[in-house]
Amino acid sequence: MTPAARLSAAIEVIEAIDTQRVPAAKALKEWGTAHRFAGSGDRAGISGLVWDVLRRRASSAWIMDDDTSRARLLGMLKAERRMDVDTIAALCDGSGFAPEPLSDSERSALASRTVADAPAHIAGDYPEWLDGQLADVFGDDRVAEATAMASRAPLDLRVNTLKAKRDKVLGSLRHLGATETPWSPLGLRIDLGADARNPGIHAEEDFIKGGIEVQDEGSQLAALLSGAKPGEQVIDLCAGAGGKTLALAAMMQGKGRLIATDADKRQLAPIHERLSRAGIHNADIRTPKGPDDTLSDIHNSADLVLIDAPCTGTGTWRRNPDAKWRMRPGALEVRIKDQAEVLDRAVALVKPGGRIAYVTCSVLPQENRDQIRAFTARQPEFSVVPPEQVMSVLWDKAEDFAAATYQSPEGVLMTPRRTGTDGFFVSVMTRKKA
Ligand SMILES: C[S@@+](CC[C@H](N)C(=O)[O-])C[C@H]1O[C@@H](n2cnc3c(N)ncnc32)[C@H](O)[C@@H]1O
Repeated sequence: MTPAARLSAAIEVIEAIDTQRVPAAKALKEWGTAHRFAGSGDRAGISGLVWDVLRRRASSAWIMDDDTSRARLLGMLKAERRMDVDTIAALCDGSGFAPEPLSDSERSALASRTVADAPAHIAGDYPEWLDGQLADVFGDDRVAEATAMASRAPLDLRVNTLKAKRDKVLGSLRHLGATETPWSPLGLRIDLGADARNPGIHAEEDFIKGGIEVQDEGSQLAALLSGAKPGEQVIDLCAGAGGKTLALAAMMQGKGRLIATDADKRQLAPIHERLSRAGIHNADIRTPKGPDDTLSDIHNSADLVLIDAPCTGTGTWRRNPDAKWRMRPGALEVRIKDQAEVLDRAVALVKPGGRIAYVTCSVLPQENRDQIRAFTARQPEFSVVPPEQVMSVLWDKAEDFAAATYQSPEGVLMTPRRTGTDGFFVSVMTRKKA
């Protein structure tokens, strides 16, 4: 397919997403099934265009003063791909499978309109109802922060130190352009361009042998900031598929006891295979069975309870631009209730002098600061560990990392703009010694 034909295909997919209200991944898959002639490069190119339109949905429509699928694609080419009007016109010449030629009004919009005078939620491409919350946490920087949250994310890997060394893996993944991540001592990064194909990490020997896992650097750092140590008893209360469990196990170097559970047993399903591939032998997976408390035998015993809380995932918008536009206030309310519940559940598990590490992949203050304030008010036995002390686990990187993050008396916030990671909030709280 020509680059121009890919544009036409992307317009078709965006139209399907809008009119049939299907998730983007499904619409792309259906397009692929109906157009079997398209090669993997074409599919990757079309996916890249569609995801970029979703990332820039509001600003692209503003630039074009029109929110049709075609208008948003054209606006995105200017806003995201930085194409000038003549380059766009050369692609859209109506020949073969190319989009129709630009109209006079499209030309003029592409040549002159910008988001300089657009409201913050349009310029930053986020749902209007979240403007108050983003203003609360980022103030006048919210457009810049949200714009970074709308950018493309790299593929990050965590080297599993139980099985591999970062230097060695770096060498063996050079053919994929891997580099070291700036903050995590365990991280590798593969930057993906607009038309990048899936680098096929799951087929790499390092992956098959358990030497690497796919994990955003922010998620790696959230686990590191929990400060899990060899010999401790650690409970991963919202373990899900086990991303943090694997990171905690590596920090514990196979020493101590790691218990992982989740309210939803289906989320835990992949964890067994992942633990075995990673060579982890000190983890005990507690699958919930009915309403009984699966952790009743280990009350008051944990040195650390990690709560990788259910959240809105606003910090991962750059990986899920589709979800950003589907998010509704009702979903935020449900998450806030779940978070308070899981925080309260952790209280009975922590031993005196032990700690809770509360993590979200959200930047919203209601899920972060406000949750911690409400929790410490409900549970006065717990107090927040000062963020600089929490970040000291990063040793020589601690000072620069502290300067890059947002800090509050409640915790540390990473963002794509400030730390180049997904958005993650981490708060560590200790329980008074008896
Ligand atoms: C952010 S996800 C966990 C991701 C996982 N830790 C990882 O790193 O791959 C949040 C998890 O919390 C679980 N959850 C929700 N409410 C819970 C509760 N009250 N107690 C325990 N887990 C809960 C959800 O089922 C979901 O798997």
